[in-house]
Amino acid sequence: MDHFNYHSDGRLLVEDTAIEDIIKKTGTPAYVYSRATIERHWTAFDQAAGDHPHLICYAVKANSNLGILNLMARLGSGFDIVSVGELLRVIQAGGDPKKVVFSGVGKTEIEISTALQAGIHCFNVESISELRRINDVASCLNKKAPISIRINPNIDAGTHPYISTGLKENKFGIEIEQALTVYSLANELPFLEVKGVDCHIGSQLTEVEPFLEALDKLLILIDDLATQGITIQHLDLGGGLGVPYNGETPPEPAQYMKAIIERMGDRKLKLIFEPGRAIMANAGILVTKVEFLKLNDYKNFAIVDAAMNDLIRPSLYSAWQNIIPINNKLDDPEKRPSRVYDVVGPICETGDFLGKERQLSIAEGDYLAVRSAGAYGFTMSSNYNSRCRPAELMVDGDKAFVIRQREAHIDLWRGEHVLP
Ligand SMILES: Cc1ncc(COP(=O)(O)O)c(C=O)c1O
Ligand SMILES: N[C@@H](CCCC[NH3+])C(=O)O
Repeated sequence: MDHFNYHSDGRLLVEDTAIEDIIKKTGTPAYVYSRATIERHWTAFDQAAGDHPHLICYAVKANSNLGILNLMARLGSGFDIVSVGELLRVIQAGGDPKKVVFSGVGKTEIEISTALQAGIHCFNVESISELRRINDVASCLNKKAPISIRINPNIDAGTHPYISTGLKENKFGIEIEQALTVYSLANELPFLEVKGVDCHIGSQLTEVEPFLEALDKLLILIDDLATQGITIQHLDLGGGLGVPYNGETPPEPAQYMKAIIERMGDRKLKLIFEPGRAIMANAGILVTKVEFLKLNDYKNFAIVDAAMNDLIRPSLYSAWQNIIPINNKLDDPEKRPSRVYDVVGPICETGDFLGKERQLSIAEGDYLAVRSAGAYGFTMSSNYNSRCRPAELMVDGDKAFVIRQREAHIDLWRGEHVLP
Protein backbone atom coordinates (compact mmCIF):
# COMPACT_ATOMS: atom_id res chain seq x y z
CA MET A 1 0.00 0.00 0.00
CA ASP A 2 1.25 3.51 -0.72
CA HIS A 3 -0.20 6.99 -0.76
CA PHE A 4 -0.44 7.43 -4.55
CA ASN A 5 -3.85 6.15 -5.63
CA TYR A 6 -6.60 6.95 -8.12
CA HIS A 7 -9.82 8.40 -6.73
CA SER A 8 -12.99 6.80 -8.13
CA ASP A 9 -13.44 9.97 -10.24
CA GLY A 10 -10.16 9.22 -12.04
CA ARG A 11 -7.90 11.82 -10.38
CA LEU A 12 -4.54 10.64 -9.08
CA LEU A 13 -4.24 11.52 -5.40
CA VAL A 14 -1.15 11.90 -3.27
CA GLU A 15 -2.54 11.21 0.17
CA ASP A 16 -5.73 13.37 0.12
CA THR A 17 -4.50 15.85 -2.47
CA ALA A 18 -5.30 15.69 -6.19
CA ILE A 19 -2.20 16.23 -8.29
CA GLU A 20 -4.27 18.14 -10.85
CA ASP A 21 -5.00 20.80 -8.25
CA ILE A 22 -1.46 21.40 -7.10
CA ILE A 23 0.08 21.27 -10.55
CA LYS A 24 -2.22 24.03 -11.79
CA LYS A 25 -0.56 26.39 -9.31
CA THR A 26 3.07 25.27 -9.54
CA GLY A 27 3.39 24.17 -13.15
CA THR A 28 5.49 21.28 -14.44
CA PRO A 29 7.86 19.53 -14.36
CA ALA A 30 7.56 19.09 -10.60
CA TYR A 31 8.54 16.45 -8.10
CA VAL A 32 5.77 15.60 -5.63
CA TYR A 33 6.51 13.65 -2.44
CA SER A 34 4.23 12.12 0.19
CA ARG A 35 5.11 12.79 3.81
CA ALA A 36 3.09 9.82 5.08
CA THR A 37 4.93 7.45 2.71
CA ILE A 38 8.36 8.72 3.75
CA GLU A 39 7.51 8.39 7.42
CA ARG A 40 6.02 4.93 6.95
CA HIS A 41 9.11 3.68 5.13
CA TRP A 42 11.57 5.10 7.68
CA THR A 43 9.53 3.73 10.56
CA ALA A 44 9.41 0.29 8.90
CA PHE A 45 13.21 0.10 9.17
CA ASP A 46 13.30 1.45 12.69
CA GLN A 47 10.57 -0.81 14.03
CA ALA A 48 11.93 -3.89 12.29
CA ALA A 49 15.18 -3.52 14.23
CA GLY A 50 13.10 -3.75 17.41
CA ASP A 51 15.17 -3.66 20.55
CA HIS A 52 18.39 -4.64 18.81
CA PRO A 53 20.70 -1.61 19.26
CA HIS A 54 20.60 0.24 15.97
CA LEU A 55 20.80 3.55 14.14
CA ILE A 56 19.05 4.25 10.84
CA CYS A 57 21.25 6.67 8.88
CA TYR A 58 19.19 7.85 5.91
CA ALA A 59 21.41 8.10 2.79
CA VAL A 60 21.23 11.80 1.98
CA LYS A 61 22.29 11.32 -1.64
CA ALA A 62 18.93 9.69 -2.44
CA ASN A 63 17.13 12.97 -1.83
CA SER A 64 18.75 15.85 0.02
CA ASN A 65 15.98 18.46 0.05
CA LEU A 66 15.98 20.27 3.40
CA GLY A 67 12.26 19.55 3.82
CA ILE A 68 12.94 15.84 3.54
CA LEU A 69 16.03 15.87 5.77
CA ASN A 70 14.01 17.78 8.35
CA LEU A 71 11.31 15.08 8.31
CA MET A 72 14.03 12.46 8.92
CA ALA A 73 15.49 14.54 11.74
CA ARG A 74 12.08 14.81 13.39
CA LEU A 75 11.81 11.01 13.25
CA GLY A 76 15.14 10.78 15.06
CA SER A 77 17.05 9.56 12.02
CA GLY A 78 20.78 9.57 11.56
CA PHE A 79 22.32 10.38 8.18
CA ASP A 80 24.82 8.82 5.78
CA ILE A 81 26.69 11.57 3.94
CA VAL A 82 29.31 11.61 1.20
CA SER A 83 30.35 15.26 1.14
CA VAL A 84 30.63 18.34 3.31
CA GLY A 85 27.74 19.77 1.31
CA GLU A 86 25.53 16.94 2.54
CA LEU A 87 26.77 17.51 6.11
CA LEU A 88 25.87 21.20 5.93
CA ARG A 89 22.43 20.30 4.56
CA VAL A 90 21.85 17.89 7.46
CA ILE A 91 22.83 20.56 9.99
CA GLN A 92 20.76 23.21 8.21
CA ALA A 93 17.75 20.88 8.29
CA GLY A 94 18.05 20.31 12.05
CA GLY A 95 19.76 16.90 11.87
CA ASP A 96 22.06 15.76 14.65
CA PRO A 97 25.74 15.60 13.54
CA LYS A 98 26.37 13.02 16.26
CA LYS A 99 24.21 10.63 14.21
CA VAL A 100 26.12 11.19 10.95
CA VAL A 101 28.32 8.62 9.23
CA PHE A 102 30.60 9.90 6.47
CA SER A 103 31.21 7.57 3.50
CA GLY A 104 32.98 8.20 0.19
CA VAL A 105 36.36 7.47 -1.39
CA GLY A 106 37.68 11.01 -1.79
CA LYS A 107 37.22 13.00 1.42
CA THR A 108 39.24 16.23 1.32
CA GLU A 109 41.09 17.77 4.29
CA ILE A 110 38.50 20.48 4.63
CA GLU A 111 35.68 17.94 4.57
CA ILE A 112 37.38 15.85 7.24
CA SER A 113 38.07 18.81 9.51
CA THR A 114 34.52 20.19 9.13
CA ALA A 115 33.05 16.79 9.99
CA LEU A 116 35.41 16.31 12.94
CA GLN A 117 34.58 19.71 14.34
CA ALA A 118 30.86 19.01 13.89
CA GLY A 119 31.36 15.88 16.01
CA ILE A 120 30.08 13.23 13.60
CA HIS A 121 29.45 9.66 14.70
CA CYS A 122 31.95 7.96 12.41
CA PHE A 123 34.10 8.21 9.28
CA ASN A 124 33.69 5.20 6.98
CA VAL A 125 37.25 5.03 5.68
CA GLU A 126 37.87 3.69 2.18
CA SER A 127 41.70 3.61 1.82
CA ILE A 128 44.98 3.63 3.75
CA SER A 129 45.77 7.11 2.43
CA GLU A 130 42.45 8.37 3.74
CA LEU A 131 43.16 6.77 7.14
CA ARG A 132 46.44 8.68 7.36
CA ARG A 133 44.82 11.89 6.19
CA ILE A 134 42.11 11.65 8.86
CA ASN A 135 44.78 11.00 11.50
CA ASP A 136 46.76 14.07 10.35
CA VAL A 137 43.73 16.36 10.34
CA ALA A 138 42.64 15.05 13.76
CA SER A 139 46.13 15.65 15.11
CA CYS A 140 46.02 19.31 13.96
CA LEU A 141 42.68 19.70 15.75
CA ASN A 142 43.93 17.67 18.72
CA LYS A 143 40.88 15.43 18.48
CA LYS A 144 40.36 11.69 18.14
CA ALA A 145 38.54 10.76 14.95
CA PRO A 146 36.01 7.90 15.22
CA ILE A 147 36.51 5.51 12.29
CA SER A 148 35.22 2.36 10.65
CA ILE A 149 36.94 0.71 7.73
CA ARG A 150 34.70 0.11 4.74
CA ILE A 151 35.26 -3.48 3.72
CA ASN A 152 34.95 -4.57 0.13
CA PRO A 153 33.89 -8.22 0.58
CA ASN A 154 34.01 -9.12 -3.14
CA ILE A 155 30.35 -10.10 -3.33
CA ASP A 156 28.17 -9.86 -6.39
CA ALA A 157 25.12 -7.86 -5.37
CA GLY A 158 23.35 -8.93 -8.57
CA THR A 159 22.48 -5.37 -9.51
CA HIS A 160 23.25 -2.96 -12.38
CA PRO A 161 27.05 -2.81 -12.89
CA TYR A 162 27.06 1.00 -12.37
CA ILE A 163 25.59 0.64 -8.88
CA SER A 164 27.38 -2.48 -7.68
CA THR A 165 30.00 -1.45 -5.12
CA GLY A 166 31.16 -4.60 -3.33
CA LEU A 167 33.23 -6.31 -6.01
CA LYS A 168 37.04 -6.34 -6.24
CA GLU A 169 36.92 -4.30 -9.44
CA ASN A 170 34.88 -1.51 -7.77
CA LYS A 171 36.65 1.55 -6.34
CA PHE A 172 35.00 1.24 -2.93
CA GLY A 173 36.40 0.09 0.38
CA ILE A 174 39.40 -2.01 1.36
CA GLU A 175 39.82 -5.58 0.14
CA ILE A 176 38.73 -7.93 2.87
CA GLU A 177 42.08 -9.76 2.63
CA GLN A 178 43.84 -6.55 3.76
CA ALA A 179 41.37 -5.72 6.51
CA LEU A 180 43.33 -7.04 9.51
CA THR A 181 46.48 -5.18 8.49
CA VAL A 182 44.61 -1.94 7.91
CA TYR A 183 42.77 -2.23 11.23
CA SER A 184 46.04 -2.73 13.12
CA LEU A 185 47.45 0.36 11.40
CA ALA A 186 44.30 2.30 12.37
CA ASN A 187 44.68 1.07 15.93
CA GLU A 188 48.25 2.37 16.07
CA LEU A 189 47.55 5.82 14.64
CA PRO A 190 47.28 8.07 17.71
CA PHE A 191 44.47 10.35 16.61
CA LEU A 192 42.08 7.62 15.47
CA GLU A 193 39.59 5.69 17.50
CA VAL A 194 38.47 2.43 15.91
CA LYS A 195 34.70 2.18 16.34
CA GLY A 196 33.22 -0.04 13.72
CA VAL A 197 33.22 -2.13 10.58
CA ASP A 198 31.42 -0.83 7.50
CA CYS A 199 30.24 -2.35 4.24
CA HIS A 200 27.92 -1.32 1.38
CA ILE A 201 27.78 -3.75 -1.53
CA GLY A 202 25.48 -1.94 -3.96
CA SER A 203 22.08 -0.47 -4.59
CA GLN A 204 18.72 -1.84 -5.74
CA LEU A 205 19.36 -5.34 -4.36
CA THR A 206 16.31 -7.54 -4.70
CA GLU A 207 17.49 -10.53 -2.66
CA VAL A 208 18.59 -10.80 0.94
CA GLU A 209 21.28 -13.43 0.29
CA PRO A 210 24.11 -11.08 -0.81
CA PHE A 211 23.59 -9.01 2.37
CA LEU A 212 23.83 -12.17 4.48
CA GLU A 213 26.88 -13.38 2.56
CA ALA A 214 28.60 -10.07 3.33
CA LEU A 215 27.46 -10.19 6.96
CA ASP A 216 28.99 -13.65 7.45
CA LYS A 217 32.35 -12.40 6.20
CA LEU A 218 32.17 -9.31 8.41
CA LEU A 219 31.33 -11.32 11.53
CA ILE A 220 34.41 -13.49 10.96
CA LEU A 221 36.49 -10.33 10.61
CA ILE A 222 35.03 -8.89 13.83
CA ASP A 223 35.97 -12.09 15.69
CA ASP A 224 39.49 -11.99 14.24
CA LEU A 225 39.84 -8.36 15.31
CA ALA A 226 38.75 -9.27 18.83
CA THR A 227 41.56 -11.83 19.05
CA GLN A 228 43.96 -8.99 18.10
CA GLY A 229 42.54 -6.88 20.93
CA ILE A 230 40.51 -4.59 18.65
CA THR A 231 36.95 -4.28 19.93
CA ILE A 232 34.29 -3.31 17.42
CA GLN A 233 31.35 -1.32 18.75
CA HIS A 234 29.15 -1.14 15.68
CA LEU A 235 28.59 -2.82 12.36
CA ASP A 236 27.40 -0.59 9.51
CA LEU A 237 25.75 -2.65 6.78
CA GLY A 238 25.18 0.25 4.40
CA GLY A 239 22.06 0.69 2.32
CA GLY A 240 21.07 -1.05 -0.88
CA LEU A 241 17.67 -2.58 -0.29
CA GLY A 242 15.78 -2.43 -3.59
CA VAL A 243 12.25 -1.34 -4.42
CA PRO A 244 9.69 -2.56 -6.96
CA TYR A 245 10.02 -0.46 -10.13
CA ASN A 246 8.71 -3.05 -12.57
CA GLY A 247 7.47 -6.13 -10.79
CA GLU A 248 10.63 -6.83 -8.79
CA THR A 249 9.89 -8.38 -5.40
CA PRO A 250 12.64 -7.22 -3.05
CA PRO A 251 12.25 -8.18 0.60
CA GLU A 252 10.29 -5.75 2.75
CA PRO A 253 12.45 -3.82 5.26
CA ALA A 254 10.99 -6.04 8.01
CA GLN A 255 12.06 -9.27 6.24
CA TYR A 256 15.49 -7.88 5.44
CA MET A 257 16.10 -6.69 9.01
CA LYS A 258 14.76 -9.92 10.50
CA ALA A 259 17.13 -11.99 8.37
CA ILE A 260 20.09 -9.84 9.40
CA ILE A 261 19.27 -9.74 13.08
CA GLU A 262 18.69 -13.50 13.14
CA ARG A 263 22.08 -14.03 11.50
CA MET A 264 23.66 -11.89 14.26
CA GLY A 265 22.71 -14.62 16.73
CA ASP A 266 23.23 -13.51 20.30
CA ARG A 267 25.65 -10.71 19.40
CA LYS A 268 24.23 -7.42 20.60
CA LEU A 269 26.61 -5.40 18.42
CA LYS A 270 24.97 -2.11 17.41
CA LEU A 271 23.81 -2.15 13.77
CA ILE A 272 23.84 0.86 11.48
CA PHE A 273 21.80 0.89 8.26
CA GLU A 274 22.04 3.48 5.48
CA PRO A 275 18.85 3.11 3.43
CA GLY A 276 18.16 5.70 0.75
CA ARG A 277 16.12 4.30 -2.12
CA ALA A 278 13.91 2.04 0.02
CA ILE A 279 12.71 5.09 1.96
CA MET A 280 12.42 7.63 -0.83
CA ALA A 281 11.94 6.03 -4.28
CA ASN A 282 8.26 5.17 -4.00
CA ALA A 283 7.51 8.26 -1.93
CA GLY A 284 7.84 10.58 -4.93
CA ILE A 285 6.70 11.14 -8.51
CA LEU A 286 7.76 13.47 -11.29
CA VAL A 287 4.80 15.21 -12.90
CA THR A 288 5.18 16.32 -16.48
CA LYS A 289 2.97 17.79 -19.21
CA VAL A 290 2.51 16.28 -22.66
CA GLU A 291 3.54 19.08 -25.01
CA PHE A 292 3.23 17.28 -28.35
CA LEU A 293 2.25 13.92 -29.74
CA LYS A 294 4.29 13.03 -32.81
CA LEU A 295 2.81 10.10 -34.70
CA ASN A 296 5.11 8.39 -37.17
CA ASP A 297 4.65 5.22 -39.19
CA TYR A 298 7.49 3.58 -37.33
CA LYS A 299 7.15 5.03 -33.83
CA ASN A 300 5.01 7.41 -31.80
CA PHE A 301 6.56 9.96 -29.50
CA ALA A 302 4.97 11.71 -26.54
CA ILE A 303 7.14 14.81 -26.11
CA VAL A 304 6.85 15.96 -22.51
CA ASP A 305 8.21 18.93 -20.60
CA ALA A 306 10.46 16.86 -18.30
CA ALA A 307 13.72 15.49 -19.60
CA MET A 308 16.87 13.56 -18.78
CA ASN A 309 18.21 16.61 -16.93
CA ASP A 310 15.28 16.32 -14.51
CA LEU A 311 15.37 12.51 -14.15
CA ILE A 312 18.43 10.79 -15.54
CA ARG A 313 17.86 7.22 -14.33
CA PRO A 314 16.16 5.96 -17.53
CA SER A 315 18.97 7.37 -19.72
CA LEU A 316 21.84 6.43 -17.41
CA TYR A 317 20.89 2.91 -16.35
CA SER A 318 18.09 2.08 -18.82
CA ALA A 319 15.97 2.14 -15.66
CA TRP A 320 12.26 1.41 -16.07
CA GLN A 321 9.86 3.64 -14.14
CA ASN A 322 6.11 3.45 -14.49
CA ILE A 323 4.42 6.34 -16.34
CA ILE A 324 0.73 6.95 -15.65
CA PRO A 325 -1.78 9.72 -16.38
CA ILE A 326 -2.73 11.99 -13.48
CA ASN A 327 -6.36 11.53 -14.52
CA ASN A 328 -7.44 8.20 -15.97
CA LYS A 329 -11.07 9.14 -16.61
CA LEU A 330 -10.92 12.30 -18.69
CA ASP A 331 -14.17 13.57 -20.27
CA ASP A 332 -13.47 12.85 -23.93
CA PRO A 333 -11.77 9.43 -24.15
CA GLU A 334 -12.27 9.30 -27.94
CA LYS A 335 -9.62 12.06 -28.16
CA ARG A 336 -7.21 9.63 -26.51
CA PRO A 337 -6.83 6.43 -28.54
CA SER A 338 -4.59 3.91 -26.87
CA ARG A 339 -1.17 3.88 -28.58
CA VAL A 340 2.39 2.82 -27.84
CA TYR A 341 4.67 5.81 -27.24
CA ASP A 342 8.25 6.57 -26.41
CA VAL A 343 7.97 9.26 -23.74
CA VAL A 344 10.77 11.70 -24.51
CA GLY A 345 11.97 15.12 -23.34
CA PRO A 346 12.98 18.25 -25.24
CA ILE A 347 16.76 17.78 -24.81
CA CYS A 348 18.99 17.41 -27.84
CA GLU A 349 20.11 13.85 -27.10
CA THR A 350 18.70 10.64 -28.49
CA GLY A 351 19.17 9.22 -24.99
CA ASP A 352 16.69 11.76 -23.61
CA PHE A 353 13.77 9.54 -22.68
CA LEU A 354 11.75 8.82 -19.57
CA GLY A 355 10.18 5.64 -20.86
CA LYS A 356 10.13 3.54 -24.02
CA GLU A 357 7.23 1.70 -25.61
CA ARG A 358 4.54 2.65 -23.14
CA GLN A 359 0.88 1.97 -23.87
CA LEU A 360 -0.90 5.23 -23.10
CA SER A 361 -4.26 6.90 -23.83
CA ILE A 362 -3.25 10.55 -23.89
CA ALA A 363 -3.81 13.85 -25.67
CA GLU A 364 -1.63 16.94 -25.95
CA GLY A 365 -1.93 19.01 -22.77
CA ASP A 366 -2.46 16.00 -20.50
CA TYR A 367 -0.26 15.42 -17.48
CA LEU A 368 1.68 12.27 -16.67
CA ALA A 369 3.34 11.05 -13.48
CA VAL A 370 6.64 9.18 -13.60
CA ARG A 371 6.48 6.96 -10.55
CA SER A 372 9.22 5.82 -8.15
CA ALA A 373 11.05 9.10 -8.68
CA GLY A 374 11.60 10.13 -5.06
CA ALA A 375 15.14 8.70 -4.86
CA TYR A 376 17.99 9.71 -7.18
CA GLY A 377 15.58 11.95 -9.07
CA PHE A 378 16.08 15.57 -8.14
CA THR A 379 19.51 14.91 -6.59
CA MET A 380 20.86 13.73 -9.94
CA SER A 381 19.22 16.51 -11.94
CA SER A 382 21.25 19.08 -13.88
CA ASN A 383 20.88 22.24 -15.90
CA TYR A 384 21.84 20.63 -19.20
CA ASN A 385 20.47 22.61 -22.17
CA SER A 386 20.10 25.55 -19.71
CA ARG A 387 16.95 24.08 -18.28
CA CYS A 388 15.77 25.22 -14.87
CA ARG A 389 15.52 22.38 -12.39
CA PRO A 390 11.99 21.47 -11.34
CA ALA A 391 10.01 22.53 -8.29
CA GLU A 392 9.68 20.07 -5.40
CA LEU A 393 6.46 19.76 -3.41
CA MET A 394 5.59 17.84 -0.27
CA VAL A 395 2.05 16.67 0.29
CA ASP A 396 0.89 16.25 3.87
CA GLY A 397 -2.70 15.00 3.90
CA ASP A 398 -4.81 17.54 2.05
CA LYS A 399 -2.10 20.19 1.96
CA ALA A 400 0.82 20.67 -0.39
CA PHE A 401 3.95 22.67 0.41
CA VAL A 402 6.59 23.96 -1.97
CA ILE A 403 9.82 22.59 -0.48
CA ARG A 404 11.92 23.87 -3.36
CA GLN A 405 10.97 26.57 -5.79
CA ARG A 406 11.42 25.98 -9.47
CA GLU A 407 14.76 27.45 -10.54
CA ALA A 408 14.60 30.76 -12.38
CA HIS A 409 16.68 31.51 -15.47
CA ILE A 410 18.68 34.08 -13.54
CA ASP A 411 19.80 31.25 -11.22
CA LEU A 412 21.40 29.55 -14.21
CA TRP A 413 24.16 32.11 -14.72
CA ARG A 414 24.71 33.10 -11.09
CA GLY A 415 28.48 33.35 -10.56
CA GLU A 416 29.30 33.51 -14.28
CA HIS A 417 31.24 36.50 -15.64
CA VAL A 418 32.08 37.91 -19.05
CA LEU A 419 35.65 39.10 -19.73
CA PRO A 420 36.38 42.79 -19.09
C1 LIG B 1 27.85 4.16 1.15
C2 LIG B 1 26.44 4.15 0.74
N1 LIG B 1 25.50 4.03 1.69
C3 LIG B 1 24.19 4.03 1.39
C4 LIG B 1 23.76 4.14 0.08
C5 LIG B 1 22.29 4.13 -0.18
O1 LIG B 1 21.94 3.10 -0.99
P1 LIG B 1 20.42 2.79 -1.33
O2 LIG B 1 19.82 4.02 -1.84
O3 LIG B 1 20.51 1.73 -2.33
O4 LIG B 1 19.77 2.34 -0.07
C6 LIG B 1 24.70 4.24 -0.94
C7 LIG B 1 24.30 4.26 -2.36
O5 LIG B 1 24.28 3.22 -2.99
C8 LIG B 1 26.07 4.26 -0.60
O6 LIG B 1 27.00 4.40 -1.55
N1 LIG C 1 21.93 6.76 -8.43
C1 LIG C 1 21.65 5.37 -8.48
C2 LIG C 1 22.03 4.63 -7.27
C3 LIG C 1 23.43 4.84 -6.86
C4 LIG C 1 23.50 4.75 -5.41
C5 LIG C 1 24.64 5.53 -4.88
N2 LIG C 1 25.62 4.72 -4.21
C6 LIG C 1 20.23 5.10 -8.92
O1 LIG C 1 19.54 5.98 -9.27
O2 LIG C 1 19.79 4.01 -8.98
